[in-house]
Amino acid sequence: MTDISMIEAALDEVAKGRFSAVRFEDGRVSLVLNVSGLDVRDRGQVEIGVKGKLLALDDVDKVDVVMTAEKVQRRLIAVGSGKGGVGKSTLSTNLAIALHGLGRKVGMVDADIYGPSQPRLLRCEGQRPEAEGKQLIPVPNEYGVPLLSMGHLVEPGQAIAWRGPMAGKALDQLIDAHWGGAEELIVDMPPGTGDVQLSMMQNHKPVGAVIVSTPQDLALMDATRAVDLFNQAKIPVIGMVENMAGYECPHCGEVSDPFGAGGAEAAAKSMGMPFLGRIPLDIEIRKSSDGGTPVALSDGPQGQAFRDIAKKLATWLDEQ
Ligand SMILES: Nc1ncnc2c1ncn2[C@@H]1O[C@H](COP(=O)(O)OP(=O)(O)OP(=O)(O)O)[C@@H](O)[C@H]1O
Repeated sequence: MTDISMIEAALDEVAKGRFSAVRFEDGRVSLVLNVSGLDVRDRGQVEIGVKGKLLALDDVDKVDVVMTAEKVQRRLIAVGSGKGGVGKSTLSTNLAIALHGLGRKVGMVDADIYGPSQPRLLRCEGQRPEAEGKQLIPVPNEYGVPLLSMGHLVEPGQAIAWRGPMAGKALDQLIDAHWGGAEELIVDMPPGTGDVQLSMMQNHKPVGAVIVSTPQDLALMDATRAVDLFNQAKIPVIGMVENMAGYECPHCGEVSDPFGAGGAEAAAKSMGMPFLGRIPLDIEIRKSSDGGTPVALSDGPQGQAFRDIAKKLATWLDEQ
């Protein structure tokens, strides 16, 4: 005859540490399943596992499962730049992967309406998010950084020429999605300082922003505008990253500075904000990004540069 201890032993095999309030009466088992931190798919899997296991026991005819989940406190970190092409998406991907490597639960929102590139960078191009009710379910990938991208809402290669309110609504949909256990969302912002950026900040209040710039004056002027925008929205700027600094010639090893050097550090200092680090201009970074194998995973100095910045970001987040 099946009894409650046999039921609990069976539950231990498929849902250890997640079940409580187990009752067994007239062939009917009822229990509470804590599914905190699991995404919709995994929740379904655990429920199927529990029901299958219990219904295989003698005398069990019916299983009622009540699922509960603690609400995850999710924090948004915006990665912004004043202008396009300075490496905002590259930085976002590598930071997310490096944060994941530090054991954090990170998701990625690709809010770049003009050129969503995260599906390629995180090597999950061509996959479409499923939906649960009205909420999208982020696309999983081999890097453990679930992703929702503006690119998921349109056909690949189609230019996105949405007007502000429409883009804003699409972005809300990406952020208010079924993020499961992700506790931190990196938001790869659209370049520039327009309405879409402002309404995102007002509606979703990121905990902080990382600004990326190349070292030359023009890019820095644009970066200053991005900083102003975050200041206006009262979003703390976590710090500035200088990208595409210092090119080391692969033949002779000489370091040259096509876009100048140190500009972002000086700009950060003059604006009284932390400087988070410098990423070299390096063909490996471009190639690995294009190939969907972000450099943050590799041991070399390029990967280390991203990991060092991710550590500073993690420290900042832990101090909040
Ligand atoms: N440090 C670097 N060294 C070499 N190439 C880089 C570096 N950073 C970025 N790139 C390359 O520069 C191009 C632009 O980078 P990325 O797409 O990250 O910029 P972005 O600021 O997100 O641009 P946009 O917002 O306009 O899409 C990409 O081809 C990327 O691989």
